[in-house]
Amino acid sequence: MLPEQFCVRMKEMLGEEYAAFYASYDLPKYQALRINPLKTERDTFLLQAPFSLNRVPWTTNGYYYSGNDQPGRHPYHEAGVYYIQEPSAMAPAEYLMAEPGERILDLCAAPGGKSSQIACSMQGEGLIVCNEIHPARAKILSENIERMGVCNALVTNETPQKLSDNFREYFDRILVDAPCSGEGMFRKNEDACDEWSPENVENCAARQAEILDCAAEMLKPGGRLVYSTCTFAPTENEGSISRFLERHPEFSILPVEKKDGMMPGVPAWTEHPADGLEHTIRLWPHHLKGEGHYLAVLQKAGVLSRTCQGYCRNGVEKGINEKECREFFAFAEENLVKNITGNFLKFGDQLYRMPEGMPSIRNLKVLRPGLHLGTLKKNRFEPSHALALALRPDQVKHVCSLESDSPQVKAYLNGQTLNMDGEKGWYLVTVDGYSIGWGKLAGGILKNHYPKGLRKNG
Ligand SMILES: C[S@@+](CC[C@H](N)C(=O)[O-])C[C@H]1O[C@@H](n2cnc3c(N)ncnc32)[C@H](O)[C@@H]1O
Repeated sequence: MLPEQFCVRMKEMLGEEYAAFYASYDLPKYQALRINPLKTERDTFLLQAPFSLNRVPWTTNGYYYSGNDQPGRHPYHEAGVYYIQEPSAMAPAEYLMAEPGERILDLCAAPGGKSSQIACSMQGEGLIVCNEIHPARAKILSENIERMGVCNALVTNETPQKLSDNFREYFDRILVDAPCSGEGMFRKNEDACDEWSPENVENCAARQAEILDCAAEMLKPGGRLVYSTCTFAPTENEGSISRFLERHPEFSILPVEKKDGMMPGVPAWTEHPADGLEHTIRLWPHHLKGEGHYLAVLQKAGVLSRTCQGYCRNGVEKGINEKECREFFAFAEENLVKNITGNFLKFGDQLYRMPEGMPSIRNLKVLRPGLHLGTLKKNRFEPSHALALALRPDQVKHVCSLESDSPQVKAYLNGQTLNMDGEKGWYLVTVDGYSIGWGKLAGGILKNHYPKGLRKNG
């Protein structure tokens, strides 16, 4: 049941269109996945995918799947070959237009759909800071970053305020996928209806103002800020943007091309509309195949420069020298074909390869400072699940190659050992050529190193 006050307001906003909007609640929700180019070529995947896929028009790698398919249960999901994402939610990261080598901040990032999408555009080069304020959600974000094979992410669990105390004019682009009243998700998630109230809309707008002000400080001159929500409420959306631009005249709305079915933001829905609100974008469930979303692309005055270093409180993270990780290099020599170079960091006994120029993490709550390589043990090294998911079979010496419909895949994901012949050592376990974890072979038995917390039962 839709909240009555919500329906009254939507009727006022939409007039004649309201009937079509209301009828969209009886249509099935659209389900989609986004192919991960860090793991596969789109055309290769389209040939091998056992699902019926149709393109999401506004995203390069987005595809609708049919209600009969269950891509979340396929081993390709564990291998990070795709991310299951609501189709409209694929739009904001497209408009961020991240490029390799840049410094990007995803300020409200959990569970990580947009972070992983941004990371795909960066192709492993540069730095993406993925932040989430809630600890439990930050953990899920960090796991998704790992599953998707993202190697250049710093995952933090901070308030926007704390981050803006640490970074000034530091990022080339920032995504604020704001906590919102969630009206656009009423069809997808009925619980969202129960949590709705006009007071909550006001509270969300106030929270968005605080988050956006922090983002403004952290963006470089000339940088791009994308604000997005999954709500229809103009007190957020057009309202949040208009009030932000009043407080921050150094920002303006960037006119961007609207893609198939996207509609303009509506200046008349807010009291003091900012110039250019019609260039912001509304995604309506009765105009396109996706849920309700809003997004605005803003630019800060000035000329964007990669050489502008900005301020970051404790400088660059120095890391450790190669001698301190000799167990890792011995492991790499024995088991990898790929050379893993860069700056390394020790977090207790955990070893990471940091993203290029990673800022100091001294006073930040950090879940993942780059690519987790593994655990430094006494005179040996145990590779991490993240390393397995970041490697391709041609980058390791030993591969245990399984087919997705074989019983061994199920057994492996259940945590069972596999029988196989071969040289002793670490094996990258793959499904149709996509890595899903490690196994260690000795005496004809491949010991299972699939993380206990991820194992499937039955
Ligand atoms: C719309 S969700 C983000 C979805 C995510 N971008 C994705 O694509 O997977 C908004 C996030 O903002 C977080 N959040 C809530 N309050 C916040 C605050 N005061 N500051 C920053 N983030 C907050 C929520 O925990 C939630 O994870």
